[in-house]
Amino acid sequence: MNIALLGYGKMGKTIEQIAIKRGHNVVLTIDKDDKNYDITKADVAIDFSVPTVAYNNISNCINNNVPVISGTTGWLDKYDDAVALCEEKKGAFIYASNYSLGVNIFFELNKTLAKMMSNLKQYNVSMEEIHHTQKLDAPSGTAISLANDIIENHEGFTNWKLDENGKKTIPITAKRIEDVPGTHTVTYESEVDTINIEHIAHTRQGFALGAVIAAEWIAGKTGVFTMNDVLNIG
Ligand SMILES: NC(=O)C1=CN([C@@H]2O[C@H](COP(=O)(O)OP(=O)(O)OC[C@H]3O[C@@H](n4cnc5c(N)ncnc54)[C@H](OP(=O)(O)O)[C@@H]3O)[C@@H](O)[C@H]2O)C=CC1
Ligand SMILES: O=C(O)C1=N[C@H](C(=O)O)C[C@H](O)C1
Repeated sequence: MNIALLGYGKMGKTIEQIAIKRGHNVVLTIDKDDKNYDITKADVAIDFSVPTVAYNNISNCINNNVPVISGTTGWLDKYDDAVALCEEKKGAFIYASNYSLGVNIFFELNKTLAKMMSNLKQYNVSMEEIHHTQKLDAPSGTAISLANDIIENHEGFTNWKLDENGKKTIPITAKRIEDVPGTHTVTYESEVDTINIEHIAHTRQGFALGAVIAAEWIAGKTGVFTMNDVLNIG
């Protein structure tokens, strides 16, 4: 496949290595100053850029009939617009806050645990995410997905907040530490004990491999999909 990389930073470069190893061609690498490029050279585009440009990158692909995989976080106020555009243009689009197989298994574990804890009022839930110091958004997209999945599956919680407690609120703490690829911990705590579930990414390879697998999967399809469709889990 001919792949365009929209965003050629830490993730873009890791994705390039994996895509080439899997026999693909990287035909475009786009960064901040690249403006008048021809996206139609690509069979599929993979966007790992910055929150302020993700929607423009995605809509440009959809408008030019190029399937697009987006992993950029922090732009979800525009997600419904991207879905509507994709449906209108009969395009192909996937957004995932986290493309790694391990985190997608962790998402399922988190939903199951939330259902199990739903009637156990003695447990409070909280969440911590740790990432490298260059990360622009907080909390992470993955932490937001985890919190929304708890809200959907647990009667006791209706919202999440960064660094804030509240009766029906899931408090999320975001820590920034040099070189950490991504760690997410969900904690249920009662007076007598603590239950933690945790995912620790050791490198960015898992995120990048998942994004390339999603790009391979979407070829020839039309619609808005999730990683559950790609991995056939959930
Ligand atoms: N869903 C997932 O599995 C994962 C998601 N992410 C997310 O992916 C995004 C990128 O992460 P990461 O690679 O670590 O970040 P980087 O900062 O290393 O890379 C982002 C790149 O986007 C570039 N960029 C800026 N403006 C544009 C533009 N208009 N068009 C295209 N590219 C542009 C930046 O260029 P410049 O430096 O010149 O500004 C930079 O090279 C983040 O939102 C992060 O949260 C990260 C890992 C996994
Ligand atoms: O910025 C990152 O690095 C990461 N961002 C994603 C997120 O916000 O959840 C995924 C992963 O944790 C790495």
